Amino acid sequence: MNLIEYPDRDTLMRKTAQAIADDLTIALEQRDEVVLAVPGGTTPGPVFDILSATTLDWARVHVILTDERWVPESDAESNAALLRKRLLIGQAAAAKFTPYFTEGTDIASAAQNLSAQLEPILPVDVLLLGMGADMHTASLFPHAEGLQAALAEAAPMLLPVTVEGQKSMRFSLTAPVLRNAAKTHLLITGSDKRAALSRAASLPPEQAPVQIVLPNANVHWSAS
Ligand SMILES: O=C(O)[C@H](O)[C@@H](O)[C@H](O)[C@H](O)COP(=O)(O)O
Repeated sequence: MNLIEYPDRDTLMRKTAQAIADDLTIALEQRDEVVLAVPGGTTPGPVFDILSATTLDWARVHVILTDERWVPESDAESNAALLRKRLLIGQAAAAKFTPYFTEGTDIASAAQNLSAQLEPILPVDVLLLGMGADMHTASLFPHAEGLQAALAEAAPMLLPVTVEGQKSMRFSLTAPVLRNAAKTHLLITGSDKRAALSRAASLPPEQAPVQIVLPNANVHWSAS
């Protein structure tokens, strides 16, 4: 794990976006199409804003979500809606994007169909993840229904996860996909998440799913 601490949030977001852009540029020199996997949540928006204004051969970048809340894009919880608003605009509007939620399709069938459709594009070239103070990442939450299947070595690319207390089901990239990303960036802020990161290092993935990616992760952190 490579932990980088920044003096403030603006620097954190700028430097994280730059690291992702640099990794994408290198990947684009090596492959015709590259895969960028990004999370939702409240933290990565400023990174998306910067990336969307960054000059890259975005037409050769396939953007996918690390996870989704199982809601239509009209719902405030939708990660796909977040990307369309903050990332897939400006320069990055040329990127290819595959949303996950499909109206009228049950989540288990969607997981099977999208795994079959998207597995050929793997591995993920550049992975951006967030983390909760409970040490979840993507939608792999400790003790969640579906977590064990998502942690399995033979897990398909995408699986549904049910998180106790959350109104919508979750849809997540699984451990093998996250672990096998070529470049991984974990974006976290605040003292609670910094403490959780330290705890995660000594816990098994069942209790700290973020443990899946820590060995290969560049962790970008600021206190604010
Ligand atoms: O759908 C999501 O919410 C994200 O993909 C999720 O994994 C997020 O990265 C963490 O929950 C941290 O969320 P915050 O950035 O809001 O703290």
